Amino acid sequence: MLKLNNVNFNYGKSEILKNINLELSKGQLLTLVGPNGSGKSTLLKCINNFLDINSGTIMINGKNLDQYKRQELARLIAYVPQQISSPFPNTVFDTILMGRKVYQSWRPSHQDRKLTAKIINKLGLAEIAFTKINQLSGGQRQKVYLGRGLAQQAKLILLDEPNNNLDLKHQLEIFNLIKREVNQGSAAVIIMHDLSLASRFSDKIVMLKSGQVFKSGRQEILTAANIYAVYGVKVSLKDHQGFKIVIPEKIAN
Ligand SMILES: Nc1ncnc2c1ncn2[C@@H]1O[C@H](COP(=O)(O)OP(=O)(O)OP(=O)(O)O)[C@@H](O)[C@H]1O
Repeated sequence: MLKLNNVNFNYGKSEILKNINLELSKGQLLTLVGPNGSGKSTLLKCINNFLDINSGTIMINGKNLDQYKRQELARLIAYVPQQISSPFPNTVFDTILMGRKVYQSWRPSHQDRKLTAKIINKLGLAEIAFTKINQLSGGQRQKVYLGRGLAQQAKLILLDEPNNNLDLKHQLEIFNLIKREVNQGSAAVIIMHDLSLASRFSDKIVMLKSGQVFKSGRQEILTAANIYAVYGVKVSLKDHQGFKIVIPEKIAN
């Protein structure tokens, strides 16, 4: 579904992404991890075609990104950034309905409204469906943006720290929801800082360090040595029901 080959990206003269190779199949959830500033969000923006790469290729379903029409890409990819600011805040319902815009010619159909209501229920947002999003807590807003992404019914879902601001229960809810979407035939690339959650939910993990892929693979790459090399933090790892729990112990001197 998604294949990156030797992708390089510069901001001006600064090399940000260097020779990134990555592959993701339908039905898989890939997590991007790495320290602050290692290039995770930049990589997601390149995949979403927000940023033009300097060299290499990004292919979706065997076709180069630049061979797609804008609207085709908008239907294929749902991108949920870390923060969305809107000078004219809409209600929760209208914000999620906006996700359907890629399919609308003039006005939202009955089907679009029905799907929006379904997503609102799934996300547990029914009670605040007609509240303006600037009156919501950070966590509630995070769920609304995820809802807007889900409303697109895209085949590739890109999420930049979707568990930001969410309490434990809502983090689990959100990841279970994303996992269900992926199991139903889409694929997701998710930026995450919580390595234990990454271990629990990912089919693939890509560890970035200074704009390069340091390691990629299944949760086996979450070793104390790799984590120390990437983050400069000593950790202990515990196996729990088939996934790993990462406990930070000490920062490198
Ligand atoms: N618009 C920009 N112009 C110039 N440099 C930028 C811009 N946006 C990001 N950068 C730089 O690119 C590098 C990678 O940033 P990026 O946001 O991709 O990192 P990240 O891994 O997502 O970080 P975080 O975990 O803190 O969100 C950083 O050095 C950052 O300063």
